[in-house]
Amino acid sequence: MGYAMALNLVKAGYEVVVWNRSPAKCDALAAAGAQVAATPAEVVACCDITLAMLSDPEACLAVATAPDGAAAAMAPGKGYVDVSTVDAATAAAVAAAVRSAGGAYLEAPVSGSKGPAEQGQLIFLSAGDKQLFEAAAPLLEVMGKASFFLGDVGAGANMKLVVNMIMGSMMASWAEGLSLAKQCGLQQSDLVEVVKLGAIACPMFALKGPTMAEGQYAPAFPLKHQQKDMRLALALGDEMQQELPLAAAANELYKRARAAGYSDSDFSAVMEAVAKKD
Ligand SMILES: NC(=O)C1=CN([C@@H]2O[C@H](COP(=O)(O)OP(=O)(O)OC[C@H]3O[C@@H](n4cnc5c(N)ncnc54)[C@H](OP(=O)(O)O)[C@@H]3O)[C@@H](O)[C@H]2O)C=CC1
Ligand SMILES: O=CC(=O)O
Repeated sequence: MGYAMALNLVKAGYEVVVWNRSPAKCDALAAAGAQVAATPAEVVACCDITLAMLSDPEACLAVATAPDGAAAAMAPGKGYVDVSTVDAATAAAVAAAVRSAGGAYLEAPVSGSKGPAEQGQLIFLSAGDKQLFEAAAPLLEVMGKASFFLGDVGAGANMKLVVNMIMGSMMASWAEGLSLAKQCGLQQSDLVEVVKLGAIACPMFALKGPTMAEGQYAPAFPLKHQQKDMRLALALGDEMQQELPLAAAANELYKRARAAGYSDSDFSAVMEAVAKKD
């Protein structure tokens, strides 16, 4: 995700400085014109606005707060926009680290996968410092098709978790439907066509159905990240005393798929947790 988003900024003519824990992954961006930094702090030192796209809460905290992390070089006039999918507590901890160094903080997790990231069609779910949201708007416009400002720190994280909890349950349900169709002798391709025409038509079903029917799960949204989002959404449900029985059941399927070795496959590989073995 970070690669596609940074590449779009380079193509739009911005001076982009990149850092990644595994440095080789910066090579293609360097070839496209980006400058490569040695640490997150070096990125922040060079830039007015720093974007972070990282896997999970642990990664976000590490990159923000390590001795050579982003907060170490934060200063008044600089902004930190964390576009990773994390929980509100992590967003608050990163915001505190950035703000205590005088910087501004915006969380802006994205809805939309690898394709929308490449096409500049992401949806940003932002919260935090409104002035930074406004300052970063031209960048978000390059990378996305819509940007929401949802309020104080945590609101963007919570919105993203609600959205991805729904998506995870829908994908698990779609996997069950495709599997049941096959077991009763129906063509899965017919199910895809029928659903496409009716009231439960859904771009995700149309996009993923044909590849799921073939047992192909080339990663766009890695299954380990979907399971992380289910886990974080369920924790949010506990905190809010909101029952989430469907999401809890779906989470067990994602955990089963992870245990079966599908962590780095696309999240549609949840199919393997429900498909009856021949
Ligand atoms: N893929 C998708 O379709 C979408 C993903 N998201 C969310 O975006 C985020 C990124 O997703 P995606 O790009 O697919 O994930 P990837 O797993 O491809 O990339 C994760 C990135 O995090 C880095 N990272 C992980 N742990 C650490 C750490 N401890 N310290 C420093 N860097 C670390 C990785 O570095 P390294 O290269 O060294 O491993 C890598 O750059 C996730 O939160 C995900 O839920 C949101 C919308 C869509
Ligand atoms: O977080 C994943 C997505 O597709 O959105």
